[in-house]
Amino acid sequence: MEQFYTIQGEGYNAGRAAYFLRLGGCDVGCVWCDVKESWDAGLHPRVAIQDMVAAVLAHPGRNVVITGGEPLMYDLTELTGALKEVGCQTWLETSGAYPLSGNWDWVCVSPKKFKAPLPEVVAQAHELKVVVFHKSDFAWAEQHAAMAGPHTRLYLQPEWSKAATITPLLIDYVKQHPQWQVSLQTHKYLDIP
Ligand SMILES: C[S@@+](CC[C@H](N)C(=O)[O-])C[C@H]1O[C@@H](n2cnc3c(N)ncnc32)[C@H](O)[C@@H]1O
Ligand SMILES: Nc1nc2[nH]cc(C(=O)O)c2c(=O)[nH]1
Ligand code: SF4
Ligand SMILES: [Mg+2]
Repeated sequence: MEQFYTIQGEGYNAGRAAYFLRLGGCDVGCVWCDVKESWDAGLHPRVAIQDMVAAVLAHPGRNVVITGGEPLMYDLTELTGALKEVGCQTWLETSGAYPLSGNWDWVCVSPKKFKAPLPEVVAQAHELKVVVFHKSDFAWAEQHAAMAGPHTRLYLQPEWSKAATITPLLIDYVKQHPQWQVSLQTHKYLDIP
């Protein structure tokens, strides 16, 4: 759908330069999704893997975030293989609703009530990043943390349109449950892609 070189804004790798490949297509249907224009894959041109790799290599960074849309709607074996071959670090942003494919250095799973993640994908997450839209989402976060591995990093991220009211709740929650960390969408505060 689009590609851009920016700073990873969220989660464990926040602050690091990364080239983003945003793949079109998602049927999860989050009411608050901040990239609804990605949902219909048919609206976006197809791009050859070799052209994506060439675009990455035209930039100094070698961290590549594959996001969407829901990237796991595709078999990502070939794309991640091509990126690894040229020395890239491959980082995934997924809801976990589809089977995991590809070769990853970092897997971020953000579980959604609209289409729950597959337990085996949650189990393979390096990072669980739960968007908090309502206070009931803390229970949803704990339910998925229990399915994750013992070393999975746990993040709570305020839903952007509700950030003013949700962030204070999230701060209190993390102080009471310090296994969790706060993740902010720092790129939105920085006004970068
Ligand atoms: C746009 S999604 C694309 C990748 C994948 N479909 C997913 O949901 O993980 C990228 C990240 O943005 C988060 N996100 C989307 N809309 C958001 C919003 N309004 N506020 C905060 N985070 C949001 C998602 O939860 C996910 O962690
Ligand atoms: N800077 C920046 N960081 C991000 N981290 C995850 C994003 C995404 O939409 O997947 C995202 C994004 O859209 N921009
Ligand atoms: S799964 Fe990701 S891309 Fe799909 S609707 Fe939800 S936030 Fe948007
Ligand atoms: Mg985004």
